[in-house]
Amino acid sequence: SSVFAALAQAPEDPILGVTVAYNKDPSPVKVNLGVGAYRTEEGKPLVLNVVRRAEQMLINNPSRVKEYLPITGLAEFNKLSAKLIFGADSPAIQENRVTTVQCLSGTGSLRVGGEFLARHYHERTIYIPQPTWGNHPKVFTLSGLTVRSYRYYDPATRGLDFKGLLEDLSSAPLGSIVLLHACAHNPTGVDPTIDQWEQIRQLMRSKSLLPFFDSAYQGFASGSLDKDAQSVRMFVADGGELLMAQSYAKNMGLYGERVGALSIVCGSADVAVRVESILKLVIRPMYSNPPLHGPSIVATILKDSEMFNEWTLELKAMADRIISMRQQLFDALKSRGTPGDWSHIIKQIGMFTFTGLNSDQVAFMRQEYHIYMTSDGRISMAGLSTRTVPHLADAIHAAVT
Ligand SMILES: Cc1ncc(COP(=O)(O)O)c(CNOCC(=O)O)c1O
Repeated sequence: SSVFAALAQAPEDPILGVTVAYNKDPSPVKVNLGVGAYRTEEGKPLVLNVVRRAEQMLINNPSRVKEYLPITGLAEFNKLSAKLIFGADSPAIQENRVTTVQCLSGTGSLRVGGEFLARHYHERTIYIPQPTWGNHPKVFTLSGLTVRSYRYYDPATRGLDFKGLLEDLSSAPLGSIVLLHACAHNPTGVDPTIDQWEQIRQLMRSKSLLPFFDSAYQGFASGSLDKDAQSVRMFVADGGELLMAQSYAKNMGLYGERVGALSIVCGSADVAVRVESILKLVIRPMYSNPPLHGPSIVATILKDSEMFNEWTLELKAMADRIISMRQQLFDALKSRGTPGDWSHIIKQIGMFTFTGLNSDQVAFMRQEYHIYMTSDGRISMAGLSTRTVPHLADAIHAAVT
């Protein structure tokens, strides 16, 4: 007998469960468009050359030890991460108003930020986009926050429901926390325009809504690190406060190294110092201190201008390959005369396309064509290649006719 005998089997994670099902499928034509992880034209995971070079340098460094990092992580990594997202010339950094702590990738950064806010911020409600990354509501609920949604996606236009977004944020209680995807919204691939971001910023500042940015795709969406940080930098430029979760999983391909950072831009330097001391109280009993290897790779690359430049070239190559997959899929559907307007495939940005296919069509494509994607109709464009685009186009064509 077991004291855990009463436990019922938990359901698979909606995103990671797709890969579990894909791995079980013996079909030679199966295609995994589920998890948001980059794959090469040959369908293989990619370790960036610059990452391999950085690791070689670390291994060859005889003075390198494996001591504990401080609770806040690798200081050099934290400084470089803040510079990457806020910009080297950021006034907030120059005025020492930014505190940054290394966390366990984007998820860990969101969780530490959520726990910090649940204990030390006066408003317990966080508004997240509808739809959003499937893990967001669970991370913030378990942090102790009350999760509510704001309208984001318009199924009719497969674009932004900007009117609904403004209405929902306008009716949020003063001081509410608002989760914002910095770029490449997951799962829709729909981002506000710069003008729309400016309207969102003005509205939020006028109601003292607290921005919590989530940046998991900086540089991956447009191919430009600075362009993909524009929304964040507009908010920092107005001198207001915000939280910022960064992940290096996608843009540096460090998925399993769990490398990320939480930054809090504060109103003054002495507040930033006190906020950091409180963040340490959140982290210490959670995982005590973060891993050493991943941030060492990132710091090695970001601090060396030649390696930084090589990284930007490899990053752009990944972004460009995804953009070419969008164009190829769009062209393939057009050449088949597939009914419907598929222009959202080339308008959306980042790793994912929100196809608009419903769960029945998704199930049909899995059964008949061995295409694996999340039941909300999201496909990871990174999982596609020139070889598999025709097979996907055939499956979509069959599913909608
Ligand atoms: C918006 C967003 N925030 C945060 C994260 C956190 O990622 P990580 O904790 O790996 O850095 C992710 C990673 N998504 O995972 C891939 C998928 O949706 O299939 C994300 O998309």
